[in-house]
Amino acid sequence: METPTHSTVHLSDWQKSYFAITSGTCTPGQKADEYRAKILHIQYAWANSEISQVCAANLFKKYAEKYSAIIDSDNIETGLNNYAENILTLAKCQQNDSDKWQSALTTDNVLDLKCVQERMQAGKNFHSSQMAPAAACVLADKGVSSSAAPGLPKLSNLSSAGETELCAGSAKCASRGPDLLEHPSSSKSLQSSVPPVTKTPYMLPASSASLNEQGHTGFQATPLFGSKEATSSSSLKASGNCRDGQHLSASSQSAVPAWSTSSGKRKAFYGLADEGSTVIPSLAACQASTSAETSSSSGCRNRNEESSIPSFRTAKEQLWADQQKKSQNLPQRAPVSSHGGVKKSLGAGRSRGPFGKFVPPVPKQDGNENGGAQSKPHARGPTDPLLPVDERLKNIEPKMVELIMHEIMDHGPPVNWDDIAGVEFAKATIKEIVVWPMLRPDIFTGLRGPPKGILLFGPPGTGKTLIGKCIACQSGATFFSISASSLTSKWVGEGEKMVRALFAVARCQQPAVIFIDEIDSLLSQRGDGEHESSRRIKTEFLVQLDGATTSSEDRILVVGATNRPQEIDEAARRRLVKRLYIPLPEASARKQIVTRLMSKEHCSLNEEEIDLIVKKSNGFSGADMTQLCREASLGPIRSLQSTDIATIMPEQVRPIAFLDFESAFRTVRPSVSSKDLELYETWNQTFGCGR
Ligand SMILES: Nc1ncnc2c1ncn2[C@@H]1O[C@H](COP(=O)(O)OP(=O)(O)OP(=O)(O)O)[C@@H](O)[C@H]1O
Repeated sequence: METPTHSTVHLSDWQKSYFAITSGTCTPGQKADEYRAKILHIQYAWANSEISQVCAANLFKKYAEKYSAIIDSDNIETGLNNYAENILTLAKCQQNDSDKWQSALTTDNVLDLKCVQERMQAGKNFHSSQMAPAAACVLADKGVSSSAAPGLPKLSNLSSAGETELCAGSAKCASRGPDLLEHPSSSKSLQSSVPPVTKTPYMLPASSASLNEQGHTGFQATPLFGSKEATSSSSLKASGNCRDGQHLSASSQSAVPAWSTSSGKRKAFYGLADEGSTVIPSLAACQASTSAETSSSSGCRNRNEESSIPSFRTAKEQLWADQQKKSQNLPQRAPVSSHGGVKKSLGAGRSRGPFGKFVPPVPKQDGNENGGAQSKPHARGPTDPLLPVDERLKNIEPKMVELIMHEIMDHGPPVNWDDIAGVEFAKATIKEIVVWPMLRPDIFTGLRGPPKGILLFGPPGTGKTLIGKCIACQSGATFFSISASSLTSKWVGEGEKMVRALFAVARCQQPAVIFIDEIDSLLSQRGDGEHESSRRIKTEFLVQLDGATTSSEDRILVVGATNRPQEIDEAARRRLVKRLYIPLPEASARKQIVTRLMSKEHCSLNEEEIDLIVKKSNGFSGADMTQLCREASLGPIRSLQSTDIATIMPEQVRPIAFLDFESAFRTVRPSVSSKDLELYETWNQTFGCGR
């Protein structure tokens, strides 16, 4: 078959299609298709050294802009009702006032969103009403229309059998294809969520179902390189048309375009996003081809080359793979980076992998501290009888282990010492007596051994929880965080078992930090009125704490936090050997909090104004300071007219100014009374370990 010279032969096609786009007769969908085809064509031309990189970049930019102008437009006449905005709005709505908020909007669930489904359906309806049946047949297979491939072989170049099958394939996927492929906005979402399919006009892209499926499963199901199963019966047999970058499988299973000789270059063209591809190279079509044409064989010739191309990995998979690599290189637990190091948490610390379900702690094997599950990303769940279970978990209900994993493991970002303003003495003490010993148990032996329990006490909102988490992050320990009151109320009747399970799991996950907030409610002085179940929980806790204390090999630290240290009974107090007062932040710490928070915002405060804010906020806790800044940050929004809020660009919102803080001071008050402060001071002088 004759190979057209792309840059010359079809120049007129390019011009024709350009005229069609600009003539105003095309629907937005057709325009988008044309632009997309042009982008692909530019890519192809560059990959084949027909145009220079600069030229390709310029053209690419130009058409990418035109393309996105259509798909981003909400105008039903000229745009394609992109749903992205709605998704963003949705995502924003989920944002609560926690600065640790992370969007629940993931690529896995975005397509399940109702509004997305509705939008895609609306887009599909709109398109089918706009398109002529013949065009629909072609467009349904996306990116490949006779006009959409200017300068490149048209569909008419295919064998008639191929054409028939193409249309059959189109019809087959028309019902679902538009969801992801027909609707440009959805293809945009795919591009952001799934690395772009390296579509050249020669290829038929994967069907939406296959893309979608691949996006969820890590794309591992595609048979590779000439496997006969790679092409289903519905595949287009591209006999005589197999060329570089050409694959005509319409199989919803694999739909895998082959890489061209310039695949490496093409990857570079897509930059980051195309490291590997959503689609796995398949040369099945080439194998099927009996053509002796050079162009055809060139596609097959590259099989070996292509087999060295790494198959696509999602970011999640890549991250997991990197972690695996790292952990393989490390003889011991990963040391701590300046940013909190490896955030370990129950389950997560066992590297479940991107697909795996929860993997319970398992015995260490061959000195591999991470346990056997580390190397088993697909290991079975805790209830699996085949899974080796740590002796220490033998009597623990698997359900409890799962509960600990879901309810007690910490999901937040790592915490650095710099994230905690002030409390220098407590920080220094903790580093010395806890973090270093946990990092270097070989040096901190005997008398230097770390305490097994410490108590952080002080007014609410002063950073006790932050410190607990920071200890875990900085010492590379697994962090378990639980509120004592939830032990007594949430797991009614099960609190005692929960305590036992928690310590058992922590022992399997050493080093571990068990942070118990409101520890006073667990360890309050025993009284006649004490509920039987509370008594049992407390007893169990003390037994476990003693267990952790007496076993010299265990590297478990219990960090208790309380606002009511005076309520902790003597026996418990004795076990929490280091009792550190975490006071209200001093002026310098308050300044640090304001400066840090405002540095992330558009703000016009000068040094003097910050000093004034610090002065006015005397008596504020760290949490109060955060709340003050939050309140002030709303000032610029409140000064807008409500009508403007809908339309204003983010950069048009005025910076946060001192007057916003003045208003904020009217509503945010210190949450700690001076009477309470006196109590803390007194208790600190009596039982505290501070200076
Ligand atoms: N020292 C601090 N430095 C920076 N931010 C702080 C500090 N203290 C408190 N904050 C802010 O207040 C929030 C609450 O802090 P945290 O939960 O650690 O306080 P807490 O002492 O554990 O409170 P509670 O006793 O009520 O549990 C933090 O997320 C942080 O935003």
